[in-house]
Amino acid sequence: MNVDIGNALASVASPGVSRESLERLDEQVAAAHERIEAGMANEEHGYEALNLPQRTDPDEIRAAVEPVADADALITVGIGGSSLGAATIANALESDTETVFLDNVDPEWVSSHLERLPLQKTAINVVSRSGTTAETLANFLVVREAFEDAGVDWTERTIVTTGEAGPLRDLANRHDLPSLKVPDGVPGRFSALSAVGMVAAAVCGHDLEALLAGAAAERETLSGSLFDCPAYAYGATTYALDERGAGINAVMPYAESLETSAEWFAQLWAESLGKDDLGQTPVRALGVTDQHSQLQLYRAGPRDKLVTFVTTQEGTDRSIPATDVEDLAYLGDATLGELLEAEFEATEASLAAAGRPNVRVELERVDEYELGGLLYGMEAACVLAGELYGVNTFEQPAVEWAKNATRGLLGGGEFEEAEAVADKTELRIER
Ligand SMILES: O=P(O)(O)OC[C@H]1O[C@](O)(CO)[C@@H](O)[C@@H]1O
Repeated sequence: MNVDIGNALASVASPGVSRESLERLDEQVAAAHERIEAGMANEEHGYEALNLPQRTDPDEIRAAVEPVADADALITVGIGGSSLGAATIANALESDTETVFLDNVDPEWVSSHLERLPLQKTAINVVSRSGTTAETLANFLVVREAFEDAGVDWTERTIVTTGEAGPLRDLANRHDLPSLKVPDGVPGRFSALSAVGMVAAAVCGHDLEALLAGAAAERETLSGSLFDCPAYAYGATTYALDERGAGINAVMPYAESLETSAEWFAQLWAESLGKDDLGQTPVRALGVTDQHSQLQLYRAGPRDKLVTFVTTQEGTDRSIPATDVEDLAYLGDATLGELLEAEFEATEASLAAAGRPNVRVELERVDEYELGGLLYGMEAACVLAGELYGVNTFEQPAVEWAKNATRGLLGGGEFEEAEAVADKTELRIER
């Protein structure tokens, strides 16, 4: 990926960061890079994620999915990092295989998919590092029951990706299911370039080697200066802007195929950096759609936001038919791609003209190689930002409270968090 931070400079935007400030910050980037390199060399928890391009084995993944390679549809049962990386890849690339990501326990939504899909030609990809995530286990039990009710042997259609031990590992062993291991030392939100994110890609027939090659190329750009490394330039600039008041980062891909990548980024950024009362709030947006939705706030609301545009240089196009509608005749000489590009450039300039900081993240096109580079680049940007914030990038203790409360509410044990639920302060305004 390439990055253009020009519209985040203090000469353009407020908040903005001066070139001089970035040069001073580059000293911290150099120190952070040394820490990152050491963490990678020592295969330390979290930093190990940046070793995945050479750790992940595509042949092992393809061998595991071989029994269901003919699937017309794939249900991935997982949540957070155990779903969003796989969904980002699958939703970005064309495939004949329909993919469904059950990462919520909305009963109507889950049931609608199970009633609609051809279960006899559907594979199940259940993913959970811990093997104890309530939503994933609940959904897996529901999916398994639906297969049994349909007379389909789920054991012949299921792949498991999980940790060394735990309920899912036991299930895979008990039923001799094809299984893969969630790599040690890689938090879920950093695991897209492992079996966690790539089983779905393999079932869909995507080029795993190209995904990893794009990531490996991004790994090669990691250096001791933000001025030589797009990922570090992005991580350092977002950190500097947050320090200067841009506490919100709206990620706005100008491609429908990249919409899920903004959701993946939101977990990566929020769960890694939201600690010690620090962290920048990721917002999912989409171009051109949100020009008719959130752009008003981005351009004229509080000066507390950075907009991250994700753009592509090339892709398939489609002409706009000529029209005799006078005010719209200009459209008839253009293509949809030219309209999308013009709208992006206009929106980028609109924010710059209003002094609102924005950054471009540029991909050549949406393919496996470029996607691998985006995933890896944003992960490296996040690791660098975590070093600059001085937070524990790779843990997520704040998510445990609600999990304990949930278990307590469902009779899964005695949890004081569940008691607190009953103490809710109420001020109800009823219709
Ligand atoms: O892979 P698991 O263990 O099911 O965890 C799923 C997700 O839940 C979290 O642990 C947060 O609860 C995420 O960090 C993780 O990606």
